[in-house]
Amino acid sequence: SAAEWGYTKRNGPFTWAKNYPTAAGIRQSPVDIDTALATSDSSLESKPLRWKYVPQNTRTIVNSGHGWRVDVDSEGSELVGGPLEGTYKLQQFHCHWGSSSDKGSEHTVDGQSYAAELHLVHWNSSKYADCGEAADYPDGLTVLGVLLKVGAKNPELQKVIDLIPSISHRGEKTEVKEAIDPAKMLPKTLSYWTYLGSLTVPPCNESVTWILFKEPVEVSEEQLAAFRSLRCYKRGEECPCDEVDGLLISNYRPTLPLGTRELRECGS
Ligand SMILES: CC[C@H](C)CCC(=O)Nc1ccc(S(N)(=O)=O)cc1
Ligand SMILES: [Zn+2]
Repeated sequence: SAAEWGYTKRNGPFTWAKNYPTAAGIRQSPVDIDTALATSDSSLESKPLRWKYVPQNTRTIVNSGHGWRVDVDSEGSELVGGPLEGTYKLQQFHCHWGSSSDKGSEHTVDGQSYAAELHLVHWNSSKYADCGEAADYPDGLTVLGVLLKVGAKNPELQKVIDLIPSISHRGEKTEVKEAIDPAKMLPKTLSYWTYLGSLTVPPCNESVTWILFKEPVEVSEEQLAAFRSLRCYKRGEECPCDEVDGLLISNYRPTLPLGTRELRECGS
């Protein structure tokens, strides 16, 4: 529908609050990470972040119209420790990028953008029955964010990129035959910043504990170009968005004020 949110002038981030009032809230994401504001926290250091993923549980990849998303079977996965109470399970992972590699990440660090940002979305399985329910509670979700910078080809992400031609249009989805290991897309050093925020797309629920790794991971220009080849409209329909022939060339939300929220860090 025309009212469908997106990333163009007509339906982009500055229009979202019209249909999704939470988007104008005080606990929104992404934010600029002002590293001088970050406080190191001994309680974070004492509970190392730990995760377990089951590569065989990656099920399908879909073109949501706002990007690609790999849906996984949450069973067998877990994320614990750091700022988290209880156990979180992996639900899906996806990415945000820009029309050129000088921008595209959602979080920025001391005002610097990266070429893209990978999000691993988890829900609190200690307290809630599923992701949808968890999304309605302040401690319901946790997203691991990985900053992507231009460099070497990323072999694990290449497994996603190989599937992009079969989900070129909105709504198309395909089975993920070759197991993709989300753990292999994480940086070597596990230092991170953490703060309380939101989903970065509508309905922008303020239910996310953000954990953003400090160390960027490399991805090649060709891989970023593949992301931008996705289309935001359905096959057979004309392009509703006024983006150049409906290519999803940019799908990141500009940063929102951190306000009075605490920004903590773990590791140097
Ligand atoms: C999990 C229940 C959820 C309502 C189902 C739909 C969903 O997953 N939305 C979603 C998840 C993560 C982000 S982000 N970009 O990582 O902040 C944005 C939107
Ligand atoms: Zn995201």
